[in-house]
Amino acid sequence: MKVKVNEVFHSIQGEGARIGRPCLFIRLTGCPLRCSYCDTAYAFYDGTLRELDDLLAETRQRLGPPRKGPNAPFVELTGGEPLAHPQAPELLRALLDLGYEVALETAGSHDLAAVPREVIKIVDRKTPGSGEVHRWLETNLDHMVPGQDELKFVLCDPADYEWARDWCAERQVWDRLEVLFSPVWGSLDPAWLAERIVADDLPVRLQVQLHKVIWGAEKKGV
Ligand SMILES: C[S@@+](CC[C@H](N)C(=O)[O-])C[C@H]1O[C@@H](n2cnc3c(N)ncnc32)[C@H](O)[C@@H]1O
Ligand SMILES: Nc1nc2[nH]cc(C(=O)O)c2c(=O)[nH]1
Ligand code: SF4
Ligand SMILES: [Mg+2]
Repeated sequence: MKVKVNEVFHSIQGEGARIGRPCLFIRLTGCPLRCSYCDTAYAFYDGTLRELDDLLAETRQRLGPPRKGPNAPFVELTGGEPLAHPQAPELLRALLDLGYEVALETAGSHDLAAVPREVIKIVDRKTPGSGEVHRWLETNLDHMVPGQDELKFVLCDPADYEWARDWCAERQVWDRLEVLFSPVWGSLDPAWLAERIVADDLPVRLQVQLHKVIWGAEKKGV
């Protein structure tokens, strides 16, 4: 089985509840969405077809032997949109079988039913400001594991904040899932977002993209 890979890089996890941990990223090529703010358009077309076994061997070589526990070796599948590849569930299963902690970054536009339950799913509920708000499968909420998976909102402006707050409140998703509010880099002021979260007493986690704080917004492969 082959899959089209844009890049594989070892860095610091810059997003989500596991922010700051060393992580190996496997970025697949291609995405059917076109979010207004996408920082990864370079992955829409370019890539190399790779054998699954070859990708697994590289993962083993770069991550070393698996360990359990809070600082276990960690691999994340991202893109592009990884679930646009029919091979993604098999790749995720194989990464789990190597014994690593495995996360998946996805737009929530593709069915999560075939994704192994143990994969940490970071699901981005696209907002009106992204231009892709309708690319959402509400049934994906049923496949998200409480206490493990994360529901993420990337916010373009104050209107997106209010929309995300009301969407979460209607479903009370914060009672069962980690909810992340992240400003679009260079667009929504993180201080404004922090103050609104506190003022509205929202049980969500504010995050800014740590890799961009460290290396700037333009550096690829971090
Ligand atoms: C590049 S996407 C790949 C995975 C999947 N296609 C998705 O959108 O979730 C990874 C994450 O980066 C976020 N992202 C992309 N561009 C961003 C930007 N300019 N500022 C903040 N987050 C951004 C996306 O919203 C998504 O949560
Ligand atoms: N350092 C770093 N952390 C990340 N977490 C999610 C990323 C992504 O592009 O999906 C990402 C990324 O591109 N770089
Ligand atoms: S879904 Fe993800 S990769 Fe696709 S355009 Fe949006 S942010 Fe970029
Ligand atoms: Mg990124």
